[in-house]
Amino acid sequence: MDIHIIDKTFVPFISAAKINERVSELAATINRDYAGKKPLVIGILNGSFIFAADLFRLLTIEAEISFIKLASYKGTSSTGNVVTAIGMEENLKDRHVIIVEDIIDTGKTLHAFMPEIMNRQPASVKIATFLSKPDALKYDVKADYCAFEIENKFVLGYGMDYDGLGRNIPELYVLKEN
Ligand SMILES: O=P(O)(O)OC[C@H]1O[C@H](OP(=O)(O)OP(=O)(O)O)[C@H](O)[C@@H]1O
Ligand code: HPA
Repeated sequence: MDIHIIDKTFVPFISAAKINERVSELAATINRDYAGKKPLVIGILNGSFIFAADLFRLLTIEAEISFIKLASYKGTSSTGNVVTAIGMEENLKDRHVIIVEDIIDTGKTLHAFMPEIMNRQPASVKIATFLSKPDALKYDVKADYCAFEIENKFVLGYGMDYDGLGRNIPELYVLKEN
């Protein structure tokens, strides 16, 4: 069934069952890759909170989780590309860090944020993202774990919003083309 939010219509794209299947596969891989390493999972708010929770719940290894919110640099002046992490209290030194995102679109967010992580001298850093849009990528950012690579279309649900709405939809929807 289509979903209408404000002025836009969204159509079903990826089912909850398919999402669950892929998130389970990623979790199984991470369980293998990080056994004995006690990784620190860092979710980037807001969009990642659903994916991070689902993925983390499926980790059977010893692991910690924390969330950070990046002070928005989008929509500020073109020079204003300073990223301030709110909530980065953890000591990352010598930790195995897994950054969790809902989506890598242009790559701008992670490109700006990764230096802040590297400055804290973690033992390793990998990126897990629910979605990536290879055709939209403008920055040199590559996910190590990605549930779905999708076309360059606006999506909604599973944590992702349109104007603040739709994050609670359990499946993924895509903007309907006219
Ligand atoms: O690769 P990019 O082009 O940077 O786009 C991806 C980012 O955009 C969204 O965040 P947004 O800033 O919309 O905040 P939100 O997570 O609170 O929705 C999403 O959660 C990613 O963090
Ligand atoms: O396609 C998208 N949908 C919702 N939020 C987003 N943030 C970056 N890309 C998207």
